[in-house]
Amino acid sequence: MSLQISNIAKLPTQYGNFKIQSFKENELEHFIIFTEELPLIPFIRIHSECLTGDVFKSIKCDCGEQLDFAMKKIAKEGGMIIYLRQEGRGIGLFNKVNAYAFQDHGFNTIEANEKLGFEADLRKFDLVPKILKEFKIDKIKLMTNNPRKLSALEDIEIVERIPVLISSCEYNYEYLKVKKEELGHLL
Ligand SMILES: Nc1nc2c(ncn2[C@@H]2O[C@H](COP(=O)(O)OP(=O)(O)OP(=O)(O)O)[C@@H](O)[C@H]2O)c(=O)[nH]1
Ligand SMILES: [Zn+2]
Repeated sequence: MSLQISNIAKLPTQYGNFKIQSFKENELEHFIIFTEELPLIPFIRIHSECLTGDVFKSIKCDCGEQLDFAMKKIAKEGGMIIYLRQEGRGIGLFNKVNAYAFQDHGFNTIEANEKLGFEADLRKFDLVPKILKEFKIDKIKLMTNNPRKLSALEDIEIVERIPVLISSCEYNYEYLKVKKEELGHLL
């Protein structure tokens, strides 16, 4: 794996001032945003790309609201968002749209992936410990409901898990139910 690391730049946002740095792994341009002050045990959000939710405010999933929640909390308390460009749990945007089309016909989020020949979740988190080590961070407060993220971070101690709970609505109800019942999310 080739990993290129960019310089660090300022990134003022509506929620507060952050800094940004990009980590280019082969063709995937991941990035982190982090606060100037990083506490000894910082709040960390590992967020996989969801263009529809994060940017276009889709309420079919909880991603956009989770990102908002994390940015607000981290701007206030200090920490880092690690934004991984593994859209659609790793199948990419084109395939996610096809999966959504299957969901429009009654298949759930896992079944739709499987209809397209993909496993439910193809994501990897091995870049995360590498990034944290760059910042000499070995203890974190992890903002997640996903048990896979809790067990994927080698050599990093998760001192506390902060739930990122988004209220359900008619459009995300089934999605959250499948996350809880079939993917084991702590909801
Ligand atoms: N294939 C597929 N991907 C989806 C669907 N809905 C959301 N996603 C993707 O699911 C991923 C969610 O990422 P995260 O919010 O970081 O993680 P999470 O697994 O929800 O766990 P949390 O840390 O608790 O939020 C993103 O890559 C989304 O694009 C879907 O219906 N199908
Ligand atoms: Zn989403």
